[in-house]
Amino acid sequence: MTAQFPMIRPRRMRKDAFSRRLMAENQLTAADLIYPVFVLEGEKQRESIASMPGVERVSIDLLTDVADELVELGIPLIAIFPVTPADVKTELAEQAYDPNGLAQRAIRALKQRQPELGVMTDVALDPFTIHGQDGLLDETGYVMNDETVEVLIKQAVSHADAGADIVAPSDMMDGRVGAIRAALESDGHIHTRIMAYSAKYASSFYGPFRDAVGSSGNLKGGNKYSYQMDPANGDEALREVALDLAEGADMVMVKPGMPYLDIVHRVKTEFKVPTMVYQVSGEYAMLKAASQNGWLDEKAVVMESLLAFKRAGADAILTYFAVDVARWLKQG
Ligand SMILES: NCc1[nH]cc(CCC(=O)O)c1CC(=O)O
Ligand SMILES: [Mg+2]
Repeated sequence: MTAQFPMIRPRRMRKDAFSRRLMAENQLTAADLIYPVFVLEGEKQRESIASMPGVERVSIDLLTDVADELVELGIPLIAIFPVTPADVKTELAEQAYDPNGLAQRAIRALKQRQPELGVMTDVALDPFTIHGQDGLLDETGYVMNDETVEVLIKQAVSHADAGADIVAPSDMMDGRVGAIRAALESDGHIHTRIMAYSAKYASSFYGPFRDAVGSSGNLKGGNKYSYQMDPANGDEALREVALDLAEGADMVMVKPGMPYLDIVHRVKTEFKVPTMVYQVSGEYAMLKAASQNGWLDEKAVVMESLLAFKRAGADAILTYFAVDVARWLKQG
């Protein structure tokens, strides 16, 4: 005999705040947050981004103030994205591995200011190529895999040399995780973690990010379909994750976030490894625009979206809302 209504009333547990809190299966904390920041050349530079209201690009001196705030709020990790001036972009992306490049200087400044704040870097060539693609092009405009990986290795090692705690290849070249891991090991960087953007989709939700780093106007070919994944696919994501783990990734990532919760869940269920998710620029823009119009309650929808990532299985979330969220969590 199975119990039924009226003995069974699921609403009993939902009636009061204490019992709702008691049975909550998931919880969001500041330790779940990773804050992406766009970094500018110069001093005391602060620029807003039209398609990401509330997000600013900042120069390194102001970036270190951000680091203080993150530590104060209990956010474990900052992810930096250099905004490369157009005049240093090249076909071969040499700036990507310049020991005195913007990213490398930012890493050193951050580690000096706040040694306990984790610093993560993006490993991909799009901020440094004239054409805005993540790798080197052949004469037909195809992004060459193996030649690109050679440059990514140099970029990742230069980040580790500068003190990066985590390098995050976001380029989707084949074999890059293994190649970067081998280079880090042979250079003595045995503690440098790799967060692989393993299931990175060719998404139109990256539009505002490309505005932020100034790579949208110059994106030759207009898309990244020959290396980022087709949104139609799920099994392919599991294969990419399996490969990156076999090649030495410490953590994997699914990107974008909200439209890909099924992928987050499948990855976590299948592999049981640290699984990160990126609430990307277009997701930020949607939530922000609707909130600014008074159509959505910003705090409520942002908190709900992040809790949903936790429920799907994410261990941490890259989000442009990280600082706001940590403040809200602190207020209780
Ligand atoms: N390879 C660069 C990179 N790293 C993170 C993002 C997107 C992040 C966002 O939209 O917030 C991108 C853009 C892209 O692949 O075109
Ligand atoms: Mg891959």
